Amino acid sequence: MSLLKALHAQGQAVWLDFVARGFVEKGDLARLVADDGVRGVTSNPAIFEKAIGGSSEYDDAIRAALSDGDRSVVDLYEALAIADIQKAADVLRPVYDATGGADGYVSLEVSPYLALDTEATVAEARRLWADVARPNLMVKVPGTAPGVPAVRTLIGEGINVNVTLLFARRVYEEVADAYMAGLEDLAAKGGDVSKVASVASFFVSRIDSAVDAQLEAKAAAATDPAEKARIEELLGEIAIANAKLAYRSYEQMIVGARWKALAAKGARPQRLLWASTGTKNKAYSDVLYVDELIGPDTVNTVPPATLDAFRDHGTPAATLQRGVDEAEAALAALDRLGISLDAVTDQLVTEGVQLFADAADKLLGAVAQKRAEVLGDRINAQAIALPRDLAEAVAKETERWRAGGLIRRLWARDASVWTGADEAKWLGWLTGTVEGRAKLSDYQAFAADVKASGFTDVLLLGMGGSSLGPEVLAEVFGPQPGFPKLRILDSTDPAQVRATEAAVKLATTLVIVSSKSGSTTEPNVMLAYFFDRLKKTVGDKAGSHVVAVTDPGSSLEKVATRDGFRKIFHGEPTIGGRYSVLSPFGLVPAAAAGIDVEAFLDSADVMVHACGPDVPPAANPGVQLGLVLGLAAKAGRDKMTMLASPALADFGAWTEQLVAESTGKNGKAIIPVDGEPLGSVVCYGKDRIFVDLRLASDAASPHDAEIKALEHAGHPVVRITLRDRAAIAQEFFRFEIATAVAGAVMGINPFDQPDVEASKIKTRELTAAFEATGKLPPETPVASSGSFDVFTDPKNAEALRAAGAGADPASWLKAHLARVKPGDYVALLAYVARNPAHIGTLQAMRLAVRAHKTVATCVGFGPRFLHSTGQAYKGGPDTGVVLQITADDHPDLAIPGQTASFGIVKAAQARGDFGVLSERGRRALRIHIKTDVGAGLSALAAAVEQALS
Ligand SMILES: O=C(CO)[C@@H](O)[C@H](O)[C@H](O)[C@H](O)COP(=O)(O)O
Ligand SMILES: O=C[C@H](O)COP(=O)(O)O
Repeated sequence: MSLLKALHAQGQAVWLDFVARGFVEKGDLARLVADDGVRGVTSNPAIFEKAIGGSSEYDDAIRAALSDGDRSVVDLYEALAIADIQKAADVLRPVYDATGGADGYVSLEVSPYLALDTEATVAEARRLWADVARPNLMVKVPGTAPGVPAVRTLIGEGINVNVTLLFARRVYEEVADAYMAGLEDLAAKGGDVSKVASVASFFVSRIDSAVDAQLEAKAAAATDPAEKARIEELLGEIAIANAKLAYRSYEQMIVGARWKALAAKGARPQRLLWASTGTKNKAYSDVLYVDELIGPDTVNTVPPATLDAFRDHGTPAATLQRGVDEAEAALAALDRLGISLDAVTDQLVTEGVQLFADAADKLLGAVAQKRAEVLGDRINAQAIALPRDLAEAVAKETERWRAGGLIRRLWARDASVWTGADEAKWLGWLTGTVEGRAKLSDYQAFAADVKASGFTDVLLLGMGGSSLGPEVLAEVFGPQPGFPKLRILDSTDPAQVRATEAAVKLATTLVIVSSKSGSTTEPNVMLAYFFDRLKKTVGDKAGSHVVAVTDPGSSLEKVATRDGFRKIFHGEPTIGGRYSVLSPFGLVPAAAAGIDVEAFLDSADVMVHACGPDVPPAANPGVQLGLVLGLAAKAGRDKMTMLASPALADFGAWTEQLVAESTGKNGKAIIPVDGEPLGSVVCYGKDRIFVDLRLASDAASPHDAEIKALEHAGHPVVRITLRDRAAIAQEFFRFEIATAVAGAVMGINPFDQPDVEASKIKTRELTAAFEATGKLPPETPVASSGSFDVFTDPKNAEALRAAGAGADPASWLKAHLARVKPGDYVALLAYVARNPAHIGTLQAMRLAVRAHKTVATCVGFGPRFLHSTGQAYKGGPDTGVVLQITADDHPDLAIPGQTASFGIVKAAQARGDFGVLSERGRRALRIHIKTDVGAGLSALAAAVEQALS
């Protein structure tokens, strides 16, 4: 007979502390059950980590699970673990049946991340119990302070529990009490207590490892040989002594009246299960923690090597009830030496939780890796090349994020990840795709309605978060067959408003007015204008040509109701504008333009899953990107330079807002540099980080050599590859997570925009003055020519005069640009129509600046950039050198129902913005074009070139 079977004769059940797919499937477990009388199985995160992470046994199952769609990493893991546990439970089912439920159990542990959360532990245990759906399952719950009440609740519901991570007898006694209380609860509800089983897993060898280390230190310090010998006598004794005394507690409990009352109802005792019984110290017998702990009504769960060793040379004699007095004496001696067993066991619980969390991190990281491999190009690739210093900083921060569970805390909406302000209120975007799916049929019905109604154009009026995402969708997806063409208007420039009007057929245009707050000036004046035009074109049907997207209860909603808009879609108040593209603010225009919303959400979810709370930082692409961006910024590489395949070029403008508005505050910022043509290494200072977004079909881009050269020159480079345009959906989420993470690294609140407000206030003051007086407050140029007036504030004027600025605008430009130094950026902020000709001239201007100054250059069109990069220019570090460009609007354009025209609103916006820059002491100069705008811009470009040379 197997020596292991002989243990059973002593009243002890041997369980196996191991599980793995092949091991169960190939019949190895069944053989141990048959040949060695193994009567149960335990698993834990470390065991699954070895099984799943350390082998390719599960790869086919992962492939199969992903064949019909994507799944989150934790779902994938759980499906694998649950299948293994079910299979093992089925192998042990005959033991369970034959023993009438006394034995034949398999344990599955709740997530170690929940070890300190009673409610979450209970909820997860219930879910696992239901999902595994085997009567011989034991759900493992840690015996932490929050775990103990969970034990009572679960037992009270008739769920079998293995209470794990027990080291201290005091805690074991609390657990035994919780078990009895749970049974009492169950009985009180009329439940059958005989159907519930539990074990209390008392960890053994880890105690010796911890105590022996202290004993050895004391022995080494002892000068008296007798004292030294007394200390050494305790080596390898304490864990077993502690276990024996725990067993004595069990024996006392079992004879008490309380237990007897439960036993009379058929309750089974909660057996002590010896865990951590593999020998760690090679100097000890490899069966030490089996031989010494054999006694009635106990379980020993042993790892395979210990099982083999005991089968070979174990001694199946009753030992547990022997030497109890000596055990007491050993513990007393330990105490006299000043070693606190309580302190050791407390520490072991903390470490035990952390060790299982570490194992879970490793395990989930491995599953994430396998998922990514199976998904192949279904998930956009991200390759990060960093100089050594930055790579080391990222590795260190990655570990800090892992050990601190920071990505889980981020997803749990814990504001302390950032500044502890109101961040938790702004994290609705994390689950935006879930809500999107819930409303999928609304979007689909809306798309069908738009299609059936024969609209030729969809014109979206909105700013910043309400316009930049839809613009990416319009440009990247392009027109969809059978659907109207989506256009965006995010300007108060009269020429641009007119050009947009001319580009659409109003009679067949659907206007989407998007404003979260409903109170933003631009969408309101644009709506006033187009609603008036619609009324003139389609009369009473104007309302049926307009759809509003706005937060519930906004003033825009009231207007929409009053004017009988075709539809009102509500935004989610916990999603800020720049994080809203995967919410109705992106999905409504997407649906109207015929983009398949379901496919769009599916694609986005691939990245949502990849960046989930369950994906450890090292394997989490959003976290990695965020750490890189945040740490690069902290190290002075704060100019995030966006490069993109032509088809994806518009994504940069969306990223600009997200990153600049989120991180640009409190004197800190990641300054996005979008649309700056790629140059050779000599064009760049040491303040850059490059992000290259490209379509797989552009893999052999002519830019490759330049990008490689940048990498070799020590610039950080992030390469992101999309298999097709539709995969852009993933990038929205990747960058949202990355921005949130970068904000945490930088110690700012990435969800507010304090400095945007400041210029809005100034603009309102100016427009109020206009309403009252019929003109904007007068201003005096510091210099003038036939083509330009130059304006600035007194402080800038003084500095520039001191640097040589005189009567001629060119001298002001020269003095202003002479202030640019390495590490600065130059922002060309033009309040003119955003059209190809103007873009071309501004691009030439920025390239001249870069060529002469080797600094980053930004181009923004007002008022659009005010809702985007404007936050960082005002709230970020004082490294910006701003050239504001304004022009007279000939002809201007009236806003129906208002005194101020579009031109006046725009002028007030420019002056409001400049006022805040001045207040913040920024280097800012305004050039006002007095001639035709296009010609004036070209003349300015020439003047800039000259000022630089
Ligand atoms: O199920 C249990 C205990 O309930 C076991 O799997 C338990 O977790 C293991 O015995 C221990 O984690 C192993 O500990 P160790 O050998 O790594 O010290
Ligand atoms: O990014 C947001 C813009 O400032 C526009 O805000 P809104 O959607 O409330 O109009």
